[in-house]
Amino acid sequence: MAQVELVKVAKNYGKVQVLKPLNLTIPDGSFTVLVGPSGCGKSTLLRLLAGLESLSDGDILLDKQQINNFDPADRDIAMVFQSYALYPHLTVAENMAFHMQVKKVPKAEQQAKVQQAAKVLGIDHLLKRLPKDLSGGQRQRVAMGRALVRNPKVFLFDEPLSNLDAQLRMELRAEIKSLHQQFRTTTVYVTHDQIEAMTLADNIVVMKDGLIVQQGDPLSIYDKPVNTFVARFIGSPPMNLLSGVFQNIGGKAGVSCNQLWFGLPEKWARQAMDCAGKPVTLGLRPHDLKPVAHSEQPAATLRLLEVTGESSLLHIDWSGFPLHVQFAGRARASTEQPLYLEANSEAIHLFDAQTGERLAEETDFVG
Ligand SMILES: Nc1ncnc2c1ncn2[C@@H]1O[C@H](COP(=O)(O)OP(=O)(O)OP(=O)(O)O)[C@@H](O)[C@H]1O
Repeated sequence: MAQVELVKVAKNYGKVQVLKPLNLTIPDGSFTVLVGPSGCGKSTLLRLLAGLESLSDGDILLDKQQINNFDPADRDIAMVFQSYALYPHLTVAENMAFHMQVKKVPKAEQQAKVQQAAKVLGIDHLLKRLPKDLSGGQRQRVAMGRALVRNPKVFLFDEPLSNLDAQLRMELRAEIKSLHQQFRTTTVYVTHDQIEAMTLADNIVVMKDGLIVQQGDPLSIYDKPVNTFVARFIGSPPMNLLSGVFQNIGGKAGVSCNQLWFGLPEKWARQAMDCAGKPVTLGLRPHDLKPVAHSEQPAATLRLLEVTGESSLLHIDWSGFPLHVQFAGRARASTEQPLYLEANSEAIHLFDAQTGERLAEETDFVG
């Protein structure tokens, strides 16, 4: 078992508070991904776990044991860095065995572990090479191998794939996922990449300004972001946000945003009826808008079209709102023709116009 708990953990650099006191439980065997804008404190949190930085306040517990003052080497936590951090003068095998060497593990055991990990990672033919004679992807495999041979209680990954090209990133991402499925070692992973976060994590922690904004499984965060910040941050392209006003038309509850009017489904109806005239922020993911032959809503103007072959991304102006529309297949829209759109009203998100907090749906109160 390897559960990690951060209790009121804070970190300051001089007067700058990089992590505000925060609590976080990283469940045993989970694949936890930390995401958030640049500078929000993800790497700092990881480095505190690794013991590469000291805490300003609070406690870190590994399996209920306080490890605040343990040296990095004694924490049973292995870290993989974006920059690989391999020793240039040591061969692949020596790099992988380095920690075992320090710990005076018998030579035969070292070799067996290196062989085994190298096989798992498909680098067993590279063991005698120096890092300079490896590609970026191979170097990162060596760095992962070096962590793997330690058989640690926790793996930490700090943006391990961001120096690699798209193809390699996809390959190694799948390998990291399958390693986790095989060994179930508790993993904490920092990334900027949306797809990496959504596909690797069973637990996502969204951070902002040194605080945790939301934590949960990827799809529940995607489906129910707690505020407009998370709504825009999780999902790519980001959620469209339109400022509007609750307005009931013909006895039906809805939100009007400039010349547009969006009828609301049952789950919002009562609240919308009660709030008529109040401002609200309406959210729609790009794939919840689709082009249609005709609509009662005013037409949108296409600004830019990006077609990848599998999908189309439309940059549009709809009643003064710059929005994204995305769908599978190839768009035939042109910038000259009016573009009619339909919103999937079941997929509408509503947020408080002032605070940006998600409004509770009626179903949130059930049970
Ligand atoms: N040694 C340091 N001294 C002073 N400030 C630091 C130090 N290390 C980090 N910081 C600051 O702490 C903040 C958080 O940095 P951190 O690297 O944890 O962010 P991050 O979320 O990982 O960002 P990125 O995604 O850009 O890597 C940043 O504002 C950074 O400038």
